[in-house]
Amino acid sequence: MNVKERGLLIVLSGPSGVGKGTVRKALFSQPDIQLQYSISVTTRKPREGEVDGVDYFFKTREQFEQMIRQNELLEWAEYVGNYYGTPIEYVEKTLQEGKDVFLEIEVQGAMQVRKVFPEALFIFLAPPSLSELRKRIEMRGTESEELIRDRLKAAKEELEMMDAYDYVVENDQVELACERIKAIVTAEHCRRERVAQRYKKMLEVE
Ligand SMILES: Nc1ncnc2c1ncn2[C@@H]1O[C@H](COP(=O)(O)OP(=O)(O)OP(=O)(O)O)[C@@H](O)[C@H]1O
Ligand SMILES: Nc1nc2c(ncn2[C@@H]2O[C@H](COP(=O)(O)O)[C@@H](O)[C@H]2O)c(=O)[nH]1
Repeated sequence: MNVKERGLLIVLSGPSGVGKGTVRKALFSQPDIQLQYSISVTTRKPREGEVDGVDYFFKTREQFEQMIRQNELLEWAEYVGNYYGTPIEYVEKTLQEGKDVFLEIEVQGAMQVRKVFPEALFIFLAPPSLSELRKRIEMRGTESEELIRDRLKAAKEELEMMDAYDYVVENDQVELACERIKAIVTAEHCRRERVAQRYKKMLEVE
């Protein structure tokens, strides 16, 4: 299978509370979207309403560390006291089938993915402002005061990494952020198609 036939790997990062999950769910609810979501593994406790195997695969630290040792993760990171990681088997299999895979992960993990899949598309979701970010994470009401403080501290470091991404999308309004991401993905598909056509023509000439 050549590079063109493989699916596209899309990585969405951004600080906690910016709206990654909200935007991803809105994106996936659109009928013209053909993306496969890679469910992550975490040692974080489930939030109310979160379902194992849907939102995350919830594991103990021992189970997670075993997955690391057995090279079952494409990337992993310790973020604000918990492990998070991407099972590699699902990503590889789905890309091989020619389907696009969508990862929603924090920045340390995204930088690891870049080393393995430099051809992936890296999108950073940015808040309109730090005060709006704080408001969103507080309004969500899923974290304690202390954890909100830790996540906001991590957010400042994450925001410094946005230049390392191919695109920065502002999440001022969910619908607009979705449209921007869709336009970026469509443009990337067109670019890959043009490269593949050029390569094909080159081979025909030889
Ligand atoms: N464009 C937006 N305008 C206003 N509120 C928003 C917007 N996008 C998301 N939110 C709200 O912000 C809160 C955080 O959103 P969400 O949980 O999707 O963030 P996240 O980036 O996935 O966070 P985490 O990384 O902590 O999982 C939610 O209450 C959500 O409804
Ligand atoms: N490096 C990875 N980061 C991940 C993964 N799955 C989710 N995340 C990110 O962790 C933080 C916190 O998530 P939360 O659900 O506890 O709010 C957030 O930035 C997620 O995007 C992963 O597999 N690898």
